[in-house]
Amino acid sequence: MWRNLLLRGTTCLLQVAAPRFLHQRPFPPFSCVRLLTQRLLHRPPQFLDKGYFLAHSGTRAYKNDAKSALEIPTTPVTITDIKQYLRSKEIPFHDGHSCLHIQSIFINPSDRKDSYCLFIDKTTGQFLCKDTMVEGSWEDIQDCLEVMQKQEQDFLSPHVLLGYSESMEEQEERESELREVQRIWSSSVPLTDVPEEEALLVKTMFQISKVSNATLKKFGVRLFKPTKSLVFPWFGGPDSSLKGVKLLSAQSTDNNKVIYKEATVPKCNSFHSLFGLPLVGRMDAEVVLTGSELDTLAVSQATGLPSVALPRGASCLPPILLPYLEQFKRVTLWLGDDIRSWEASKIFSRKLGLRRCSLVRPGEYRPCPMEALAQGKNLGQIIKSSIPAAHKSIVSFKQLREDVYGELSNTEQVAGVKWARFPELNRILKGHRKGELTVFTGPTGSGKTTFISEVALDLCMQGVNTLWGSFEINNVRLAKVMLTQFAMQRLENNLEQYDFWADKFEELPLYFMTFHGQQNIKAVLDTMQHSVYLYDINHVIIDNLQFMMGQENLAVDKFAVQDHIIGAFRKFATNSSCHVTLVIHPRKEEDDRDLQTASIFGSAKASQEADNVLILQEKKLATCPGRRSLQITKNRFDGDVGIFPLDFLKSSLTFEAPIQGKHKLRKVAFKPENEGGEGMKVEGKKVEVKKEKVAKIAKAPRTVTGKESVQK
Ligand SMILES: Nc1ncnc2c1ncn2[C@@H]1O[C@H](COP(=O)(O)OP(=O)(O)OP(=O)(O)O)[C@@H](O)[C@H]1O
Repeated sequence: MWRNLLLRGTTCLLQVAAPRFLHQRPFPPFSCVRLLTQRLLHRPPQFLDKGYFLAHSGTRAYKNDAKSALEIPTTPVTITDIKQYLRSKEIPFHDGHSCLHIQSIFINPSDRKDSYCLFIDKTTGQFLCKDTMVEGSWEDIQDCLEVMQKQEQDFLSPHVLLGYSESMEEQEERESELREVQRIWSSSVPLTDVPEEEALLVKTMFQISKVSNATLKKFGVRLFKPTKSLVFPWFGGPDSSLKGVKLLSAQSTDNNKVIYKEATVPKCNSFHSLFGLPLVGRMDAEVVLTGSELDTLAVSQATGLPSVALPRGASCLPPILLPYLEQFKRVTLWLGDDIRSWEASKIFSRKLGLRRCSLVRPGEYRPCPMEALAQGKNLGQIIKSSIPAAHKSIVSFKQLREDVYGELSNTEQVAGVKWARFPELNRILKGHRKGELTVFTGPTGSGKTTFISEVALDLCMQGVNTLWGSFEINNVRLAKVMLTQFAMQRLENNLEQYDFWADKFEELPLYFMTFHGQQNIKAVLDTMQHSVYLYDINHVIIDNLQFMMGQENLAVDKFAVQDHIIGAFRKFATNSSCHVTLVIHPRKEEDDRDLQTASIFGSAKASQEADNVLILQEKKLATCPGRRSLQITKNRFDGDVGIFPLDFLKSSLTFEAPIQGKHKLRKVAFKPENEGGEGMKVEGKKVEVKKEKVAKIAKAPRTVTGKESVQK
């Protein structure tokens, strides 16, 4: 009785502060709960939430998924801290590739099969015991070790970290997902049992004609007839039980290409399958990591090498999977055939440990594995020709020439992800690229947050993993704006549609920092760093920079502080291959003048740091009060700059270009303002344009010629 009471008292704390902990039962022993509680009380709030705690409507509560929320320590743990701590407790460890391995403290020493089966992530300190599936944070394992020491025990029950009972809703959801997994699996048939003619049709549809029945059988691939989908099982846990399924459907396009669509149960956020893992032997030292289940089939069949597929392809490598890859001395990453996969393989190899990784560079002779199999290429040879991920600080052109060639022959992909809703941005900026810093400004209340929210949402909907740092407006309000933009309608008046849109929105790779108000730049950067590691974040939006200024020493010149902060974000963007969009309030605002680059920055140095500078210009017209213009005054990628008008649709909080013909995009040659103002070329001649006139000229339909000024 006292235990339950005590537990009830601690539950909400645990729920908030240690969500990863909370999956098991029965309840923890008293001393452990006490220790945990003490520590948790001193823990900072979480800084990140998965982006689906949506606006509530009167009677509904927020849905805040505690299980996928993330804990970030105030002072990030380092590998040295972890090692020092383990040594101080006299715990022997093996120094692995991405984790430290220790003996499981949740198994009786006499029952330990693989003695070093508890993995501590070197970057985050998160741990996973592979034999009991107990997982938790670095603080959690320290708590456990303290308890063990105090009670002079040589192991703890795997249930020691339990204590949180799921809500009815969560429990129902989990159980219904499990039932769904079982239902799909049992009502699908092994592909090898399908009548030959039908199997042939399926293989043709999925373009896997060269995959043998033996391979399909080995990997347990099935066919779910109602949707004509291939079913790939996820077997996991110490008992290798069925944890989930991935359904893959194929549709051919007019130009004979196949578009694959996939769905997972459970949902992709908790679908942590490494397809092919059960077939890997304990002693295997080499693996080929692919971006899809089909590619793993191809590699395995053609080379006989162990191969596993990442659950979400090149979009992320969740650190929770790293322990399963620790046994390999050599990891070949062959994630796909485009630049995005190539970039992802470079980023993932940092997590896996550069020295053991080699990468298959996409190219004409190196398509993705399944295509290579279909074309009769020698997959073993392609794997052998992969290049080591570790690179020296000084390289010669010889080492760079393939990279340069890759960039030249894939200009579209190199230009980045294209916006679906903003073709004008594509025309000027060409795309959204990793590792860049975009500075975005506009007058107070002009709609900066609303606009940048849609710009980021557009990218996120195309798979750009996004992290929002909204310090001014709270996350619920921001998520409400984004959901309205996503649904393209006000859901206030259509509440019956709320769940439909919320379910879809939930699937987006979207995260929010839970900071609010003034913040310390270091805490924000640490959180960003952490999220890049955990969620492979490609785009961080900081709204806005002024909320970091308050914490810095303002005795120093304000603009020097601003420069310093912009410099820090610049460094982060480059080092983490992550795009950072920084919203900045303009320095000066005069009602009758348009803003210019100099309105934002304190010094020329700061304007140097940004790759792109975007200004939301607000010209209040009696005829179109909501109309804004977006001016791009800097574009380091190819120098094109320009301005185009945007109409605001209040009903969906979205922006769109006014009807074509009336207002056309105008492009001007890039010339930094500090080199003579808004230089631009019209009909081949350079003309000086006063700021006040830029918007007017932009709106006038006119022919502009010259390389940088071709009208589209
Ligand atoms: N073009 C527009 N016309 C009219 N209203 C708009 C327009 N764009 C945004 N709004 C509305 O104006 C309000 C303020 O918008 P938002 O918060 O995006 O501005 P902001 O520039 O980020 O503000 P701040 O300067 O305070 O950061 C919101 O209610 C939004 O819906």
